[in-house]
Amino acid sequence: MECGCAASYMGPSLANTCGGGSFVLFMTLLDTFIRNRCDLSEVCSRVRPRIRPNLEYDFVVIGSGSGGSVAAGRLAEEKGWRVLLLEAGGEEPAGSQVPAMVVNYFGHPEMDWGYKTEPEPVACKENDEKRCEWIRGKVLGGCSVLNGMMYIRGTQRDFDNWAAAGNTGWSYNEVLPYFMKSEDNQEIGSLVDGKYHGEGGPLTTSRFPHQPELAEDILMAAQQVGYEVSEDLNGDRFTGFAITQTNNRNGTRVSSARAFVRPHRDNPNFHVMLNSTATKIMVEDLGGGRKRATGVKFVYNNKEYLVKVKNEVIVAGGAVNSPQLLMLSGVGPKEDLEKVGIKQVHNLPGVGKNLQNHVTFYLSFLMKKRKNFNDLDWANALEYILNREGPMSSTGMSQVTARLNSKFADPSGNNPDLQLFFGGYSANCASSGEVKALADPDNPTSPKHFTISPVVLHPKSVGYLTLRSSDPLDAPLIYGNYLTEPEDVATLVEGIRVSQRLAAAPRLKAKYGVEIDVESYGNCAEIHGYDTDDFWQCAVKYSTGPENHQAGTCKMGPSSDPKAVVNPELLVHGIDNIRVMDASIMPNLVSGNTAATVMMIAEKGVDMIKNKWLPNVTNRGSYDENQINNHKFLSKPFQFANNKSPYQQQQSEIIYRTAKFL
Ligand SMILES: Cc1cc2nc3c(=O)[nH]c(=O)nc-3n(C[C@H](O)[C@H](O)[C@H](O)COP(=O)(O)OP(=O)(O)OC[C@H]3O[C@@H](n4cnc5c(N)ncnc54)[C@H](O)[C@@H]3O)c2cc1C
Repeated sequence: MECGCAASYMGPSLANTCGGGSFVLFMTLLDTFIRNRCDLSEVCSRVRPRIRPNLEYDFVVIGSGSGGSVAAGRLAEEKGWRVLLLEAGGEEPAGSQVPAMVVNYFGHPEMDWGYKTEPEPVACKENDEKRCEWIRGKVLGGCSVLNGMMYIRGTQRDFDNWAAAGNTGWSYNEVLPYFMKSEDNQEIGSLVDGKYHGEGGPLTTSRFPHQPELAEDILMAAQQVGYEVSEDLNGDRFTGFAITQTNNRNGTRVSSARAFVRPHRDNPNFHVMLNSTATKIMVEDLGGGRKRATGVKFVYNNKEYLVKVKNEVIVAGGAVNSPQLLMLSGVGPKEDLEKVGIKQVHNLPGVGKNLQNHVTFYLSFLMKKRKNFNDLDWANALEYILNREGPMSSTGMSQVTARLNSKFADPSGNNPDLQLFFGGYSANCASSGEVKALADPDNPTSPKHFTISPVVLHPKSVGYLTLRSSDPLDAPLIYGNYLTEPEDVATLVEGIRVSQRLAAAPRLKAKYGVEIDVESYGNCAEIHGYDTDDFWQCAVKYSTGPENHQAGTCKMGPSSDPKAVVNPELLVHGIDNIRVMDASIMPNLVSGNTAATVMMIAEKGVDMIKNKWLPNVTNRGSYDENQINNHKFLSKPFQFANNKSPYQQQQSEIIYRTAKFL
């Protein structure tokens, strides 16, 4: 590597991410090229992780996903603050910087928590034991390293509803400045209006450099069947079809870690510990009804550490791990803690409840007039490596979306209840790299296909999660409860009808010969007859698509709300200095993908921290490096359940997925 710095381990290679076998040689070569492009892998500007923490920090941030990266980076801006960021996973690989490789690391044991729900009462019937599968990033950057990069905010109505529920300060007009604060939007004045977008922030937003021809044709087809096309679903109107803005800079992924954490790598007061899993927040009873966090325990390299916290702990482990960590720390519903033998420190019945997630269904369409050529070959690999252009610089059809009002939506038109996602034209795997190689050589006449997935934006079905055991490294028990409310099933079926109407538009019929790929979904066709509403109701329960937008498990709300976990300042009710800043605080899921909203939450959260603490830090001295060698805390071996580390436990379950990534 000739980047002018020593190369450190940058996470797993692309070599085996296409299922091994004949793919390995081409994918290994491609990975080598990508790693050696210094501007792409950013090898010299990666964080320098610590191998030991200091004794005490002013702030400890737990988790470096969309929320935690923003929180840590913004706190690190204050040079006098000693900040520790703990992340359970490792560095993000060079390969995941390439937009087209978005699906390659799904299920990878080094990068994905690989959660599964408990057997579902109604949904995911085709899966083993009816468990829905969840992709969740376990890597510096969290889900922003695995996600589809779409930059979509919630609607005005979403945030005004949050405020109306007693969350003072969270109306649309009050949160808009925090969305804009993050942004370095590349399209102001051309495609979007500066009234709604920011410039000069850490997070680049722009369209991908490349769109497949079909993307433009979908927009044309949408107009043919009566929908509007929008340049900006985050502007003054929230509905319509669009090619979305994404978090990409010149055709490379901008994860939240890349945008917010890496720029502070040279700040001596900012420490990052990778492969470090927080296991408990120590909470002290101050008497008089007041409690405060005094430290954080975590496991690194099979040893347990405890660091003291002077000011605040910021929990940002995501919608699964944040409630889990609170419960492990004795903060949660009494009966749930008792069941696994954890002593309650503070009663909060809402922890782990209110689990919300969008739900979808994947419809596959054949393009009878298009041959099924592979989308990745040497020619477009070269185009990408040299110029950051071509199919590898985008996620293919996934950059197209629509936010729509179904016939069940609020008649005001201001609260869209459906989103459409698309899939296909993904340049993510090849075995030979040969140009015009067939994607499926065993079926040379099979046509190319794409997917449309309608998404229910305001699901009524709500789940919950709770501890499986008192072992902090055990996955929690997750009850998704997808589609348990009939209204969700009806909206999803309506979404299927919208998708069918779109696919039948003259533009798609004439140019591509689009036809639905007929499937029977278990015995649904046999029982109900193909394409009846009953058939689709059966199909969505059989082949359910749990989205990747889990939220709500540490719900924000006023103290009058018995289910609220944090107050509108994001402080855990009843504890002076633990804030939560991730998807778990959403009282209600927003109408769209969730990453932009999570980053906004953390921007606003850190602003509240700065308002509270900044006057006290002006004379603080800098970090004492000598303390590092005097660490006398619990650096004792940690006993993993079954004597296996989480990495070893997951290795037997590598699942590579292909379509489910928005
Ligand atoms: C496959 C996929 C595609 C998606 N596509 C899009 C999209 O295109 N656009 C969009 O807006 N949204 C998308 N999303 C959703 C979006 O990425 C998430 O909602 C968002 O990133 C969640 O941010 P978070 O901070 O809440 O949690 P996460 O990003 O999950 O971050 C949590 C972090 O905390 C770490 N952690 C957890 N527990 C501990 C612990 N005990 N100690 C230390 N560290 C811990 C985790 O390893 C992780 O890095 C997608 C998500 C997925 C999974």
